[in-house]
Amino acid sequence: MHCPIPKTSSVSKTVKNGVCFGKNEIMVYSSLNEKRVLFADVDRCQFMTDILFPPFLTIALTGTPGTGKTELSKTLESEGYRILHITEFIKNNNIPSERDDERDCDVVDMDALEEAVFEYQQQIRKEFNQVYYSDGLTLEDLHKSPQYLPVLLVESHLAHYLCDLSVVLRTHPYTLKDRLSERGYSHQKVMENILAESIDVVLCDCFDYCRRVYEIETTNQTIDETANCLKELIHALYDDELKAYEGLMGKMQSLSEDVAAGVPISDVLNSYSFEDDGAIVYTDNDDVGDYVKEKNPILMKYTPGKNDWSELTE
Ligand SMILES: Nc1ncnc2c1ncn2[C@@H]1O[C@H](COP(=O)(O)OP(=O)(O)O)[C@@H](O)[C@H]1O
Repeated sequence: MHCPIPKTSSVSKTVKNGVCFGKNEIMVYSSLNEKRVLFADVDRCQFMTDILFPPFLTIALTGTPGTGKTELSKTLESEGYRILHITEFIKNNNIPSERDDERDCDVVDMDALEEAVFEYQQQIRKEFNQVYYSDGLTLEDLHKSPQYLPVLLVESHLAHYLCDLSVVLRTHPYTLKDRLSERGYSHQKVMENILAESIDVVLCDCFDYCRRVYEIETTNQTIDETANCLKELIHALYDDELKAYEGLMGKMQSLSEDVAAGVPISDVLNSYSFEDDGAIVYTDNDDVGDYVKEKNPILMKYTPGKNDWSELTE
């Protein structure tokens, strides 16, 4: 059975969060929904919120090698969460990469990887939408089973370059040293990684690349305890993003009701603020990215900045 995914359109304008008007249609765009563009005829726009699927989030599970990304993602995968393992994905999709002998690692073509991950994510989202439709799910059902949670967890030390939400696993550098030595890494490679963990290299990168960043300290936890933290965090993050998304959709609804009631589009548009490209951008969505102002008690537990191991480098 196919779900009623709205037809795509010839309007090629891309905008951030917002709505823009083509000749015979309204285009809804939400970055919370990551580049998902939906269309509807102006005549049908009052039903627009009915035909929207819940937002589908792609969340990076990242961290210095040895912090537990593989182990934790496998634990969640065995429970039914959607996981994308980037190392396997690169091999299976023949994403080009070059060997860096000096640093003893492969350097992947990030543009090619990003494109392939985006396509994969679109496919997974479509599959989710099918399930949402055919199982007759509602928003209340989304937390009832890992398969119903519209989240793809991308596991890799590169994941935060591919997603705008990230969870960073952290481990005390001494513990990390033991784990990486046991793995048979060279002394140089161990030292390079524990130095990176001491000075928050991955975390800082996340701040450069991601809209929201959280961290989980794994050092004195069992794998099951850390897995529970990760599950708690992604469910809370989903709820929080959904709230912002619903706010956006609420505004969409009132806008479309105005249009349906016959208010000229130009008048409707005049009551909203515009960007140069004609998009209406809901500025209150911008607050979503400000983790410093985090108020959700679950998310607050995982706000970054609690680990300072920089003195170890002195
Ligand atoms: N709380 C924990 N969370 C995750 N891994 C842990 C934890 N405690 C110990 N470990 C161990 O740390 C190692 C992490 O390795 P791995 O998952 O391959 O890391 P990465 O994928 O980040 O390189 C595993 O051997 C795992 O058993």
